Order: sequence, then structure tokens, then C-alpha cells
Amino acid sequence: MAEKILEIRNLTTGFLTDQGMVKATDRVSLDLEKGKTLCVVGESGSGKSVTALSVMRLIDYAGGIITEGEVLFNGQDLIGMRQQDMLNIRGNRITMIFQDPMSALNPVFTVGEQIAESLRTHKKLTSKEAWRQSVEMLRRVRMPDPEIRARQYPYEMSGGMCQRVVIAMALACNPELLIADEPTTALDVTVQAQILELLLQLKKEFRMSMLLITHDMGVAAEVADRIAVMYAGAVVEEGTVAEIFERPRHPYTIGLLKSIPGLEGERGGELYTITGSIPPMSKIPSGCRFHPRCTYAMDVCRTNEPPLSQSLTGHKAACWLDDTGADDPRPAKPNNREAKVTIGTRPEVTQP
Ligand SMILES: Nc1ncnc2c1ncn2[C@@H]1O[C@H](COP(=O)(O)OP(=O)(O)OP(=O)(O)O)[C@@H](O)[C@H]1O
Ligand code: NI
Repeated sequence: MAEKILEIRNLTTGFLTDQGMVKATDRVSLDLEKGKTLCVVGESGSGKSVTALSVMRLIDYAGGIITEGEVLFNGQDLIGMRQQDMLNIRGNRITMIFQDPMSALNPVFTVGEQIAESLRTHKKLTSKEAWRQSVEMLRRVRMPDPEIRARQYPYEMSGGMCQRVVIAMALACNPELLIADEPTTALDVTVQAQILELLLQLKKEFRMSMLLITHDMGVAAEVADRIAVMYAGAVVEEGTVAEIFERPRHPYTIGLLKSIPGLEGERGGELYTITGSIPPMSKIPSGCRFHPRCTYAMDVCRTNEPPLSQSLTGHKAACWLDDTGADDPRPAKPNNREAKVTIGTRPEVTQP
């Protein structure tokens, strides 16, 4: 079996609010194999960022609480680790980039100085050597005229160039794992594609593994090895790109795919949208959390939470439709190889 760089087990997190403790993620389990890219997709508020921040142990600083679960990085648990010890991992062995490059950069230092600073923090380098490596990093992220650009300030650059600088800072210490949270969302469409392509190339060159968060199924299709679909704090489906796109099992995934422009969803110029909206985390519905928005909802879906079940090929989904057999109303039926087995720690419930 391939070696795993990241294993998230039953990660449950919450925030203390006026209504008491409100969950942000609910028993999230994800695996990332070494050298691979896992995309986490889902609508706004589904818990993607909280999951990433929990891996980084930055959730503590955002006011969040990890109430249950494990995060294993190369087999080592990060949840129980002291923040002091996380400093050797965060920004060094695991780095993270965010949506808005401007907020990650300091406006009063040149970009070369900022990359050099990132290098000096983790490696013991002379100023001269740190500067040399800083320019080299700019070259590696395909920054045009790196020697000149290194002496410029963030405001002298476009959004795309700033994101290249942020990526250079993140990769300066040669991390094993890069977490990218909507890294292209704030950029122009043409630049988005360039940055995605760059991330893919750098992932290979730096021999990294990547956890990429996006709300865009199109992006996931292009860069992912595997895709995890999150809905209202939980993983509802996970599989290879082909499994997710050709044989989606969860109606939420089916809805996401139908709403991609240019795919089958576009009929007469109008884009499909999933009816209703994601519930507030303080009011998660009973049974399957997606049932109020699901076109196929059955009685069992309103009362019993479907367990995440895994096919023989490793394709996971949490949907009672998997048990309907010949009556299965979904467009693409799971094939025989996908005969499922129940896994995980979700409560085993029998269908009434
Ligand atoms: N600092 C916070 N305080 C209180 N609740 C929070 C905080 N940050 C996130 N949450 C809640 O946690 C849940 C998950 O949020 P998260 O940011 O992980 O969603 P997301 O999937 O990343 O969405 P988006 O696509 O908008 O970035 C949401 O219900 C959100 O309201
Ligand atoms: Ni987010």
C-alpha cells in the first residue's frame, strides 16, 4: 500500500458561539498519499478551511476547538502536539497558501527580503546566501526578471505575481506538504490557469504532496488525483477524479457536477443550481444532512444518517441510495466492482 503523508481521522471541530458549541467539521476523515494531490471541494461554509487550519494547528488561534479526532503527518499525531513543537513543522515541513496573496505579504518589505526572511527563519543562512536563494526561488516560480523583481514591493506587482511570491515563500523551505486554500480564487481567470499549472509543476519538482481546497469542480478535475466532497461539515463522497466525475454516488456531488458551466449542466444557457442552501452548522438536519435539498430523498434519509461506505475500488460515499439496487434513480449507477462495504465510525443504522 502506498505511503500516506497525511491521515485525518474523525476530525471534529467547533466554535464556541452564543448558541453554545457549534460544530464546524463533523468526523472528517481524509487520506493523502505521498506525492499525490487531494482536492477538497464543497460550497462556502462546508468546513474546508477549518479542516486545513486544523492540520496546521492554526485553528487554535482562530478560536476553534478540536474536540475529537487525529491528524497524522507521516504517522505522527499533530493534534496532541505542543504549539512549540508545531513550529518545526508549520511553515517548514507543511506550508499553506491562501486566497489573497496581498494579505500574506508585508507591504513595507521588498518581495526578495520577504522570501529571504522565510529562508532565514528555518535555515541558518547568511544574509547574502538567503538573498541568493530568494532570487533563485523567484526564478523557480517562473517570475520574469527575478533579480529585478526581488527588489520590488508587493504593490508594484500584479495579483498573479504576488501569488508567485507567496508560493516562493511557501516552497523556500522545501516542504513535504503544501496546503493551498483557494489559491486562485482572487485572481483573473487567465491567471488562475497559469497559477494552477505552476502549482502542479512545482509539486513534481519539489516532490511535494498537495492538499488543495477549492469550490470549483473544474479546478479539481484538472489537478486532483483524488477528490473529497464536503457538505455541511462532513465528507459525503471521496474517490478518484474518474470515480467522482463518471460515477458520482452522492446527490450533492451529482448536483455540483451538473452546475459546472460547459458540462451537461448548461441547458439553454442557464446554469443548474442545487435548490436550497447549505444549513447553518447550528441547525444540521436529522438523518442525512443533505436530505432537505436532495431530489431523491427517501423516508430513511430524514431519520437515519447514512454511513460512509467504501467500494472495492476505494470510492466512498454516504448515501442510502446505494442500497436501492434496481430502483436506483441516479443517472450513473455504481458498477459491480463498486459493490460497497461499510467503513468508518459512523453509527451503523439499519434501514427500517
Ligand atoms: N472564526 C470563526 N468563528 C466562528 N465560526 C467559524 C469561524 N471560522 C469558521 N467558522 C464556521 O465553521 C464552518 C466551516 O467554515 P469554513 O471556513 O471551514 O468553510 P469553507 O468550506 O472553507 O468555506 P469557504 O468556501 O467560504 O471558504 C462554518 O459554519 C463557519 O461559519
Ligand atoms: Ni474556506
